[in-house]
Amino acid sequence: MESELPLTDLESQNKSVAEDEVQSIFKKANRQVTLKFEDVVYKIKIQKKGFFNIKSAKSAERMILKGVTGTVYPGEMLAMLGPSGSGKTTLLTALGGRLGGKLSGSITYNGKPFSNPMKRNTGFVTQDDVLYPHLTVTETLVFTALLRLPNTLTKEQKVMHAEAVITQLGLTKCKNNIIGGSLLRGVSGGERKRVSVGQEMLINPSLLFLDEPTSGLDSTTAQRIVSTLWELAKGGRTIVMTIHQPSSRLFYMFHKVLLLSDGNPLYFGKGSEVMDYFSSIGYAPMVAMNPSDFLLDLANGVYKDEEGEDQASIKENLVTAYRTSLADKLKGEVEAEIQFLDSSGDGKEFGRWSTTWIQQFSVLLRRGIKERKHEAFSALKIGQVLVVALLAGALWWQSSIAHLQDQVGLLFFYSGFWGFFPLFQAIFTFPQERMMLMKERSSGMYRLSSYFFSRIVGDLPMELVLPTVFVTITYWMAGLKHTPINFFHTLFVLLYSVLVSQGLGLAIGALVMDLKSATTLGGVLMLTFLLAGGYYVQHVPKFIAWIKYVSLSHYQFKLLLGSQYAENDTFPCGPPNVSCRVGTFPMIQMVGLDGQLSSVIAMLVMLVLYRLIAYLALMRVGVTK
Ligand SMILES: Nc1ncnc2c1ncn2[C@@H]1O[C@H](COP(=O)(O)OP(=O)(O)OP(=O)(O)O)[C@@H](O)[C@H]1O
Repeated sequence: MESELPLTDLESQNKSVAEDEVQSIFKKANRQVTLKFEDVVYKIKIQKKGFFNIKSAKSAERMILKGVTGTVYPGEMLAMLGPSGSGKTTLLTALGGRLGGKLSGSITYNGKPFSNPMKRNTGFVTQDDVLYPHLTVTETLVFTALLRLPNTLTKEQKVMHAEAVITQLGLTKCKNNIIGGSLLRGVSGGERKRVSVGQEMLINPSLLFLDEPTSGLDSTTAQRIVSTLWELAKGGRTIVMTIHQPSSRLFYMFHKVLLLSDGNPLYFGKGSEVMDYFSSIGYAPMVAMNPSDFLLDLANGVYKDEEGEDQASIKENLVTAYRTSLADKLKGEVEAEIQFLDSSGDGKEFGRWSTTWIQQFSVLLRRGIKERKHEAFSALKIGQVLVVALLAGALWWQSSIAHLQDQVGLLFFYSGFWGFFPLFQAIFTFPQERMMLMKERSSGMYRLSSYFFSRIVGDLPMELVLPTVFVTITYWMAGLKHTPINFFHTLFVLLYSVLVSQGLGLAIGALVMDLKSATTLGGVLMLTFLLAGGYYVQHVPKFIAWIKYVSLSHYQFKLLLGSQYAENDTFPCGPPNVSCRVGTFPMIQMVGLDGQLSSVIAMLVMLVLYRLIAYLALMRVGVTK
């Protein structure tokens, strides 16, 4: 599918400049980083579940990594091999500075612990490609460039970098195609993977981590990706990746190999020497075979020659051999001083962020609007509101104050519909973006606050346009007070309450982060608020009467009544020519027309509080695994 480029002047950029950019980005790393790790141990607590799936206080510990040691120098590419569940991703995440929890041992980058400047100099490509499906390849990379590249570059230069990455990764053919997703046809799996790699290459990282960059790809595409990575390593970068059964062609491209089995290292060293090592400890391959197949067999405890030897004892032998023949040598290497320390980039030149708050906000806002325009202007959503508006307008057609109960019912319907609708729209916001937020926040791409405000502002137009259309239709059809003042009063009350309800949805979504649970919780809460709103039950027992004070619907309903009626308005009641004061009508009396200002204040508190809760809940996302 074709789509427009985000910046129309892209095409007009000078080609020779683009070629220069390719040179400058890929030939040399900004600075070189030696990665050392020693005795890395990672444990997790497994909580046992009791009745009804409730976590019990008892917990057991499981060791995922059992003392892994190694050194990777600039210019080297390390491949981590091992059976599924052997701890490769966990180690990669730990080395990439993204693993929280019980991690012991030491991991250093040029002799120093992981730091924010190092984070910004590190690329991390996760196994699953986390990309926006409706953006094109170019849009994806340009927005990433605008967010991640420092302000020492102009906007045009940032765009040039994105273009250069597209050329280098061979994505030119599909640069205007959308990424696509599970239900949306877009670029191919290999192209998608290259876009993910490209996002990390944009920052010209000194360290690049990749989790199974070739999984699910044909061998030619896999070869192309690894060759590109090899080129990057040649430019002085340190590259670490996990990989499942590489072909022998790929295997010999890796400078170093780490073999893991149940969290134990079985080999760390040059790829070219691995077969000699295992032969030297009595495990030579019987027939000529792909080295990675042989290594995976060993890591699974499978070695055909040793009849009678069970898998557990083969693994044990290999672990013991590693400890006696390799461990000390590797530790010696880790502990040796780094001869050449490129200290030019110790981070002083890097601020905490590469771009200003306002830049982040504006790029995120533009990106969000592009990604979600199909959703915001979905015909279904607009159709839904229009149908309900016309139906309500017809049902309450030209109702008069003589039928006060009907009019009050319409106002309560306003508060119900516009309590639920924005809440359920907003609930989806953060759970849907969770993976993206984790990925981008982990690489220090932007502040949480700039993201948060861009999301809130980006959703506003549609949030406000729909209720405005709704009120405009129903208000005049239903014959509510025919004065512009009353109309605008009703409209503003409704828009105000939409913002509060949206905030509640955002808070629930961010707190629960699971769509099913969040929608259930949202439904229960809103229903409680509606029941306590003062329309359905008038004689509420004292012990539960307090509930209306936390109910959005209660304040919403009170303000809507206030937008239509004053205490001394009258309506025909009982025999002809007898009028009663509106304030004495039971439903209005119950809620009361007084306390309009305090309702506005109560809703203001909710407006701020719900968003604050959402923000605080989001702070948990995206720092560790
Ligand atoms: N947070 C966690 N909670 C529970 N188990 C975990 C956690 N993290 C890792 N594990 C377990 O640790 C083991 C190693 O996981 P890891 O993802 O590192 O393996 P892997 O070698 O990358 O596997 P694969 O090749 O299948 O991706 C697995 O058994 C996994 O279930």
